[in-house]
Amino acid sequence: MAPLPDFEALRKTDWTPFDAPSLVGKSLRFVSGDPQGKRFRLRYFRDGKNDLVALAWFGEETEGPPGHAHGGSMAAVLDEVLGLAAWAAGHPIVVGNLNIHFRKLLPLESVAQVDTEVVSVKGRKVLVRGRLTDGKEGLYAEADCLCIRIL
Ligand SMILES: CCCCCCCCCC(=O)SCCNC(=O)CCNC(=O)[C@H](O)C(C)(C)COP(=O)(O)OP(=O)(O)OC[C@H]1O[C@@H](n2cnc3c(N)ncnc32)[C@H](O)[C@@H]1OP(=O)(O)O
Repeated sequence: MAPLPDFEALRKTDWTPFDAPSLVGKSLRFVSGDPQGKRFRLRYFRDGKNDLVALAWFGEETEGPPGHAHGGSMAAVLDEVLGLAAWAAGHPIVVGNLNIHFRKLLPLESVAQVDTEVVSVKGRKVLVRGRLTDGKEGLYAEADCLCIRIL
């Protein structure tokens, strides 16, 4: 059994916890709904710029390439986090298009960081950009997420 991820040690001092269920209810069960689960464990925050940021632990059940996360598991995390970033910025949306570049293998049993930024809002289209990193220089994936307002 791998040691539990120490999210608090990774949390930056200017981040404040973000209560996703209070915003979108149970819509996030697929990825972040089991904070003690064997697959994903996520914690949400707002960073010093008020952008949504997530710490995401990838458990051994997310395996794709040996010892590393499946691309679909990274896509699932990016889908949820970037879609939620639009909601957190006041845009009720679903994801219409998610374009991901996988840059580096993500080791299992590690905590990655997802930084988000709402880069444009044009009519019903909200473009959110995200980076999945090791919290330092290591870039695992980057994504553009086109969200479409539904309300
Ligand atoms: C509810 C809680 C959410 C919690 C946080 C989110 C995390 C989860 C994120 C997800 O996983 S959401 C689930 C995955 N997404 C879907 O299943 C979406 C399925 N697709 C749809 O429901 C509809 O296709 C959609 C609402 C996205 C668009 O249909 P509409 O009929 O409302 O839009 P329309 O076709 O009129 O297009 C409106 C504009 O968006 C553009 N557009 C729509 N879909 C697009 C697309 N897929 N790609 C690119 N552009 C798209 C379209 O070109 C157009 O641009 P213009 O205004 O400039 O003409």
